[in-house]
Amino acid sequence: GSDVLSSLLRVSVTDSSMPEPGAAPRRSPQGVPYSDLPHIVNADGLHLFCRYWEPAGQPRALVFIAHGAGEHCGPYDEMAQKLKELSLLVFAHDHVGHGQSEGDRMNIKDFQIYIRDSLQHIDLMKSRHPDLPVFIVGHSMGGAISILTACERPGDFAGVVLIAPLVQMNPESATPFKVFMAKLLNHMLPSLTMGSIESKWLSRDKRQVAAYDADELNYHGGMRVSFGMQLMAAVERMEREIPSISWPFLLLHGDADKLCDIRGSRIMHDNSPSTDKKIKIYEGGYHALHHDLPEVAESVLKELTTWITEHIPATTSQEVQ
Ligand SMILES: O=C1N[C@]2(CO1)C[C@H](C(=O)N1CCC(COc3ccc(F)cc3Cl)CC1)C2
Repeated sequence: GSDVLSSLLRVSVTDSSMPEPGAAPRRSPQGVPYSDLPHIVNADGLHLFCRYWEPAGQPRALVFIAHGAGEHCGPYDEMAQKLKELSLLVFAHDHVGHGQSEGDRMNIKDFQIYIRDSLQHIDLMKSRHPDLPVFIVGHSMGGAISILTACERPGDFAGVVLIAPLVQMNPESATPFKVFMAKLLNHMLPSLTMGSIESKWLSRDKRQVAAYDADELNYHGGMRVSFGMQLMAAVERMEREIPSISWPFLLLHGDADKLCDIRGSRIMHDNSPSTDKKIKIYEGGYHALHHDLPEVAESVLKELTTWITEHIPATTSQEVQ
């Protein structure tokens, strides 16, 4: 019918060609030369925009923040400032294809690229601060990146904080028929776009939804089938990894979350062998809890900062002093 035709017409041919080496200075998608921006260059030669929140004195721990699909690391500034005030050194980057980083908008050839780049940034910061414990904070798809990153280095992290992580798909969007169609379409038209993230489900705070909609560093286009397939593959990987999760984690999830089903967090909490795990459910909470109603956002910051500081191992030098 006409809707199939219209959806076919919406096919956007994506081209992630890379500029010739030795050409003009590499610029961010917003046109800023990377020589003027804090950045790292990933294993594929793509420039990733970075943010750092460094405390004045000697930092007590490193905290890596992994943002979610379609957003960037800017909206974590308030959270990062709070952690910096507690003498934690916070760092983050915009994942490939997001915000001020290079790469095809909200698309990825392999979800593993997000994990590989996160480990590259974490290893860089650990080389600068070799004795500090390392934490990861991840939201939504960034939660999936955090979980799979910690699974690759099970002994490396003092703790992982997950805010409404993507662990399981929303059952409405993952009916067998829809999954079958996504797989079929992925072979035929991987660049075909499905619906986009409905911002009204992000938060009950209308100002936060408006800020998200107005933020030009967010990707507001439709989700490509190929990207959805990568998310599904990440969900399947996590399902296999949960029985081996033994590192400390804190889960925060709203029970009115329509974007990432709370069942995923319950399954992770109930089925992981970790002996240091905590789940806190926010009644009525929407997806982006850290940007939900003020009392929820405040509670999330308090829970997260308290849990992290309680999980900083006491160093012998401190005990001696
Ligand atoms: O404050 C915030 N939070 C954000 C935006 O701004 C929400 C966004 C984020 O990461 N997700 C929300 C959407 C969800 C869709 O999931 C799928 C879709 C198709 C598919 F085939 C398989 C899956 Cl799993 C992925 C996770 C980050």
